[in-house]
Amino acid sequence: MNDSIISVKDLKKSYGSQKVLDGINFEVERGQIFALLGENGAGKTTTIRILSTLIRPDEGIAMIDGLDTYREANSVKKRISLTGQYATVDELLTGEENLQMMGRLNHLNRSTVKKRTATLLKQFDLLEAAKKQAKSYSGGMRRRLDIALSLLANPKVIFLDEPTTGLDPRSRLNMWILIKELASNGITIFLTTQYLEEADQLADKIALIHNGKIVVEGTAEELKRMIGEEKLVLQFQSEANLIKAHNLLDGQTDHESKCLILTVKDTTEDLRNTLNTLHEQDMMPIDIYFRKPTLEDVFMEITSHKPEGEVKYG
Ligand SMILES: Nc1ncnc2c1ncn2[C@@H]1O[C@H](COP(=O)(O)OP(=O)(O)OP(=O)(O)O)[C@@H](O)[C@H]1O
Repeated sequence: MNDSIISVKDLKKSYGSQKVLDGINFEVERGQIFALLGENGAGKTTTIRILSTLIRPDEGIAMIDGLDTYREANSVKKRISLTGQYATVDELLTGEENLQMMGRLNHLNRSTVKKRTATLLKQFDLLEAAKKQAKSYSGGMRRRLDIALSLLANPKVIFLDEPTTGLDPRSRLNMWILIKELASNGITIFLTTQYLEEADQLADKIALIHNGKIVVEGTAEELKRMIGEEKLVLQFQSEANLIKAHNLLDGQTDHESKCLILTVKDTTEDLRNTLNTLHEQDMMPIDIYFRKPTLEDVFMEITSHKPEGEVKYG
């Protein structure tokens, strides 16, 4: 049953005295969309760089398709593609020429390049722009061309490091559709993103890296279940009241919306107790509602509250 294409065991990497990866472990199954999440500087890009053979780990093993990413780097390179930062897009060439050039770099024969270029231009909605220089492309078009280029050599695994950062909402939605299509064609997607909703929408499996370790791992639903059934949201008029309420009731604060977010078990009982406590202090919220937990709640709870090691695997 278990058909892992990526397997990471006790991976460690430090820069000087800074331990970035302190023994991380995870598996990704063939055809899955896997999202690695973590705060800025948590070690996501470092993990991708090890998996894509760009740097070597200090300890541990990273395998792709049964091959060691360090010892068998050349064979691994043939099975993967790394996108992002438009490193592969030549601004002065047209979209079509970019694809043709990448085909030649990958030693594909002329007729294969022609066929693959036509298919990819269509699949990535770049037919109209095919004969225009890439420097005239919008952010979304460049991102699509970048991914199309990475697919020319038929990789088994593609690494998407923040594929929708900087895209407008419509382009982001289009990119999500594209990523799902790639996965449904059997390509394994390794994704990092700063948008938790993106991981929620796309990922079959999510892992959260914190303090150099994978602290939780599972489907979006499993992760959300770990932190309770319902959230009670209390919105306050002023920052001062939000802080006062936080001191009284604990929970997570969202300072932008002046909301206090509480995890509740018995909804009616919790609501009554909460309102009584606030009433006694004469500081009623301006809005109150229940909502389901989000990945953001999971992220906040784990990265801001719990000491290292307190959260168990999902
Ligand atoms: N070549 C390097 N030399 C020294 N320190 C490095 C190097 N590469 C990364 N780091 C440090 O390692 C830590 C992890 O970086 P990494 O880029 O993996 O984080 P990340 O999770 O991808 O963050 P972000 O979301 O900001 O991209 C950071 O503190 C970074 O400054």
